[in-house]
Amino acid sequence: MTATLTERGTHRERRAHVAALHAELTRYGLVTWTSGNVSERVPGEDLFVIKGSGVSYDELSWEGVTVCDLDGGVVDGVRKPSSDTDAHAFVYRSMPEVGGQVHTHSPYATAWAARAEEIPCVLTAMADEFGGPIPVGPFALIGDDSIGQGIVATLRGSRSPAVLMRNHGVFTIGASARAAVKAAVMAEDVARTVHLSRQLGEPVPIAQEHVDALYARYQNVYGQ
Ligand SMILES: O=C(CO)[C@@H](O)[C@H](O)COP(=O)(O)O
Repeated sequence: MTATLTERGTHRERRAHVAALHAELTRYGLVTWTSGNVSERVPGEDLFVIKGSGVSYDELSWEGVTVCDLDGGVVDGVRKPSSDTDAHAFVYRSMPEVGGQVHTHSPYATAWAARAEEIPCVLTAMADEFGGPIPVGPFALIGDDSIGQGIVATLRGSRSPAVLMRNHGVFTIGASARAAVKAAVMAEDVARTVHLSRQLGEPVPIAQEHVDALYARYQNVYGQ
C-alpha cells in the first residue's frame, strides 16, 4: 500500500455514499468504537473507495473515505485507508462480480468465528440470504492480503456472501456496498437466533431441497 494522501475530491458522491452506509453498522450494533469498515468498487475504473483507518464513525464524511487502486495504493484522500485495504483489494482483483465489501466484529457472529464453527442452516432466513451455512475461513494476520486470500478461498464457489474469519469476525461481499451491508446485518441476526436456539436444544436442519427452493425464491422473486 502506498500513501500519497493528497485530496483532489474525486469520486465524492461514492465516498459520501460509503461514508453514510457506515451508519448502518452502528444502527444495527455491528461495530464498537472504530472497528469495521465498508468499501465499494468504482465501476470501470479499477478503483475502490474504503473507510480511513481508525476514523470515528461520528465524524465520518466523504473525506474520511479514501480512493484506492486495486493493489491497495492510495489514489486520492487525506486519510490513511483501512487496515483491511489490501484484503479488500485482493477480493476485488479475484472476484470481478464483487462490487462491495464489509467487515464487522458483530458480537454473535464473531462468537461463532472465535469457535471456528460454521453457522448451520437451520432458519429459512439463512436459506434465503446465504443459501446454506455461513462458512468459516482460515486464521489470517491483519495488514496484508492474507485475509483477502482467506475470503476468496472460502467464498468462491459458495452461495454465502458472508464468511466468519477464524478468531476475527465477519467479512461480507455483495454486488454493491449496500448488499454487503445487508449480508452483514443478516449474518448477525441469524448468528444470534441460532445461538439462542442452541440454548434450548439442538436446532433442526432444513433439508437441502428446501434450502435450494428457498434460496431460489428469495434471490429471484422476493421484493419489488
Ligand atoms: O479488525 C480489523 C482489522 O481487520 C478492523 O476492523 C479494525 O477493527 C478497524 O480497522 P480500520 O478499518 O479502522 O483500519
